[in-house]
Amino acid sequence: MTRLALVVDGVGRDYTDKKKAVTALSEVSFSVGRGEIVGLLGVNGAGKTTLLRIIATLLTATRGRVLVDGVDVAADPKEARTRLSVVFGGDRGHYPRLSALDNAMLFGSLSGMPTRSLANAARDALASVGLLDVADRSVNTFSKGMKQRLHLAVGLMARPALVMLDEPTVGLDPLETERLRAAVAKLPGEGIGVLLTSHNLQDIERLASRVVILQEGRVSHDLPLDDLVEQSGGGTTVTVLSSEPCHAATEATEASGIRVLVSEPSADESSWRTEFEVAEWTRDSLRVLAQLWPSGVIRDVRVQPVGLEQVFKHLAGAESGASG
Ligand SMILES: Nc1ncnc2c1ncn2[C@@H]1O[C@H](COP(=O)(O)OP(=O)(O)OP(=O)(O)O)[C@@H](O)[C@H]1O
Repeated sequence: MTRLALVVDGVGRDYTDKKKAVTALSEVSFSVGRGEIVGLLGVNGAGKTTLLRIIATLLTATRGRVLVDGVDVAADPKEARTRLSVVFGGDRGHYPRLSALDNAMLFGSLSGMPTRSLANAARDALASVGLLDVADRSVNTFSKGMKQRLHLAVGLMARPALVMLDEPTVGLDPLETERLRAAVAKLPGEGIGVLLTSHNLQDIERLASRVVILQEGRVSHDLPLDDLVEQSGGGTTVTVLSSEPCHAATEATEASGIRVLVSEPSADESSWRTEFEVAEWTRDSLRVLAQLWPSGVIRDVRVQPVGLEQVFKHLAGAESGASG
């Protein structure tokens, strides 16, 4: 049986703050398979940073255990570190005057890779993040996105079982974001497990097949992305742009499972924007919606399945409501 990239088993962590015990994590359990991308989500203070630091061997757990590729991070942190790469990103962490190839080779040699295989491994790693054609350019000529992909390439030099990515697309423009995502999307094909945290929920929506949500130090959800969306009400968001406001959202619309979410002038104020949540999209839905305006005033209709962003807002709202 292949080993899991990551097993988090009943992990708890207490801090002492002004002599009072603070429980940041209690009984956290989940796993990441090799070849799987798992998104880790949580509102601020839910315990993500604490958990990532424990997995990265930077902090010890008060209870429970963490295995990276079968190695217990507390019992053998040195060995565990050879099997995981943490990509926190940012502008720092490279030798700016060296080329991308030299940077990758240098970090490969620091991780104990034999000298004769360094150049080939570095070229492979750069190729997998789309930087092979600029391998000989010095890093201080790189854009932010290229540096971020170089971080990932360097992380791949040690052939890790687990890659942890924390906010990988922060500060990147849309094109660079897409390139970074494309590089991450390749990792499962190489048998690597990925734990991805990001406040950009589109990263998680686009890349992860499973989502683990931490709430107040516990795992509140651990399930495939599609199931999460479905469990939280599923549905479809419909946005209608019209030349006149929609006045007639009535009991009949509500009875058809259609709820008005937003009704306001559009950003450029040239039209009116109404957003609806449609519980179950049927042939009838469009007919019911169309009846809300006099003929000829609808300019555009956009239909979108409910995304992770809405689901997460819904869950986070429920949590803060519950905790007062
Ligand atoms: N060194 C510390 N001493 C005391 N309490 C701490 C310490 N570090 C974290 N905590 C507390 O533990 C809880 C979890 O913190 P953590 O930073 O892990 O959350 P997070 O989900 O990463 O939040 P954020 O997204 O804001 O970083 C919080 O209540 C926090 O106040």
